[in-house]
Amino acid sequence: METPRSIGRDDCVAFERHDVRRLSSLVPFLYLNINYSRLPHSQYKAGMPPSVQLAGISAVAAFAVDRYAPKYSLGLIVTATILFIIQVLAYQGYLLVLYPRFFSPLRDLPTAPGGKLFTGHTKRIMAETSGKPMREWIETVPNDGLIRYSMWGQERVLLTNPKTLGEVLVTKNYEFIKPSHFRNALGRILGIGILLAEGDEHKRQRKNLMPAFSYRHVKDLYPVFWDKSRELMECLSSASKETAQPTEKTEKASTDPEKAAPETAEHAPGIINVGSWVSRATLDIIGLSGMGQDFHSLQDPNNKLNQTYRDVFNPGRAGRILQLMGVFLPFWLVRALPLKRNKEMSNASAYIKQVCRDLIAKKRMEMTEKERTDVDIISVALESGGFTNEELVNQMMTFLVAGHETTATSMIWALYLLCKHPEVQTKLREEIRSKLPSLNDEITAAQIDDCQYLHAVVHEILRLWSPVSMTMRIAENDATVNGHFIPKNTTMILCPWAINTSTHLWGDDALEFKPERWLDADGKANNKGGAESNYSFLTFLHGPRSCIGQRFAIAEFACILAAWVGRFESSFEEGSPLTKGELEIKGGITMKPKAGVWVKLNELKGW
Ligand code: HEM
Repeated sequence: METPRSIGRDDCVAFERHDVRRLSSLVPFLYLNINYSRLPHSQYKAGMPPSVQLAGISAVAAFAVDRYAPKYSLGLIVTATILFIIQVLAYQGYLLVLYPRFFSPLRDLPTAPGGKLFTGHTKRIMAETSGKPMREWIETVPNDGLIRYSMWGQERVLLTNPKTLGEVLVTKNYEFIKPSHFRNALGRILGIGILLAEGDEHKRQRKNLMPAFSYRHVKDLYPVFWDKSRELMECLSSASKETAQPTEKTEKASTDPEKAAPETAEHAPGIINVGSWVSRATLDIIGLSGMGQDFHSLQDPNNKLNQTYRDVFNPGRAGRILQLMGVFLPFWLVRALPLKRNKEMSNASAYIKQVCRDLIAKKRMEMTEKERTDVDIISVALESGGFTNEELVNQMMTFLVAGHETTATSMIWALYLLCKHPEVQTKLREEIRSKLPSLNDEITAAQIDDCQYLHAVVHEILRLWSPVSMTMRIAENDATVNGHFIPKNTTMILCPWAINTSTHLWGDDALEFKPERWLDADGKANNKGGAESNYSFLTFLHGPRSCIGQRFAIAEFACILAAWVGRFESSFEEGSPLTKGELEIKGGITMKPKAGVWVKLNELKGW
């Protein structure tokens, strides 16, 4: 799911590290002031921020000293300040050192090794790819479904097995909600659509949207996916024949962030940056099949709608700093800051919302005139009658965010894996060319779904490199998970990357790329990949808050991949570090190879 690139992974982990370093020196004081509302119940129960309480105590104590022991007083203000600083330090010591060791109700849970006295596991989490430490802890720390670690003194609970995942995601789903800073920051842009709604409001929205995402409807969208895939292949065909690539200067000047991939690398003529192209194709697809509006970003990346979209959802450095501030400061304050970026965000979001509003008004009018409107998701939701126009605008914005970068990221990993495993690419091509009509023909859902090996490859890519590597929930009230007491406000970590590649769940070959695990002995595709539990595959989560677009995403991914592999033979650009197995990963809500995946395409005839 795309969100402004940086919200919501492991708190600030998703922010660029230099942003975090710059602001982290403020953490202890901001933490006291702001984070009190996120402290577990047992740590902090009163309604007033600790800093206000401490300031109050300091003032009263300074007054008392001044009045009754004047020889110890340095004047009211200085005495109060000194007392305040002493109390703040003592309180920090309690929060960071004493509480997790001696008072926390979570102290009996198995704890990840290597935590530091004051910062816990922060340093390691900041230094490594998101999800990597969790992967190691799941493998090595003996546990019964929960592992504790901490960041800046705030305890986290990592869910590690089907039993605890089942409780948090399914049976007790509504007891664990999304973090408020995530809802505030995204809600400002999206409105409260299905991604951000909670409780009964979420149930209502989900119920009304389900029909639009059912297979009965998604199957009508395959031709839309296929047409855009064909258009992408035509663009790739031209681009791969180009004699000159954009220079570094023009790439940096571009507002398309995907284009700015490697800052220093130069690429030979005709070498393709997979991320840049698939990001545009999936944006067009979600525009068309989500709301019946083609963004035309494949053909014309500079058009206003596409540019505005990129401005909102790829906030750049200034935007990232604002988002980081939103983790520590009250949201109303961050939003009210008279900054250029704040204004730009509001204007850009207002523009896209207006486009959505106009589209909905047009669709409503068309609906009164004819029986069935278009096949896009919003038209189906409109027909359900369950949403007002403004609610539909929120849903549209949500689909744009949730349904664009995720699928694009899957395609980047697909090309990475297929270039690494040319034998899989060849086998997949044989199936595609034998089972599907040519790229220029129309396609049906049944034809794509009948490609068993395609199904296996798609699922194996999604397993090994889950685009959303990590997400989180907050205990809304005191709760229990697998019999353990979980205090209110505890952060629960869900890490699809770690679960999807756990040897406990997938066996010793968990880290290997083996599409065959998704095929039964008779060659028919299966849905468990050989794992015992459904919860072993966490790419779309599970339960009432699982990805509602799962079917849509898999179908879209299968169409683009089939078109690409059927038409082109792809290999890593010569000399790329990827050819030597050197893979650096860039963080964000979706995780990708840092320098992008640049490939050489060989266009194949006869299909
Ligand atoms: C490979 C592609 C995709 C992946 C890996 C993916 C993954 C996810 C994940 C992990 C979540 C849960 C996030 C959380 O609760 O923390 C989610 C939620 C969601 N996704 Fe996707 N997604 C993909 C594509 C799509 C597409 C194409 C759409 C829409 C057309 C979509 C719409 C949504 C929505 C609306 C939610 C919120 C559901 C709810 O809270 O009830 N996703 N997705």
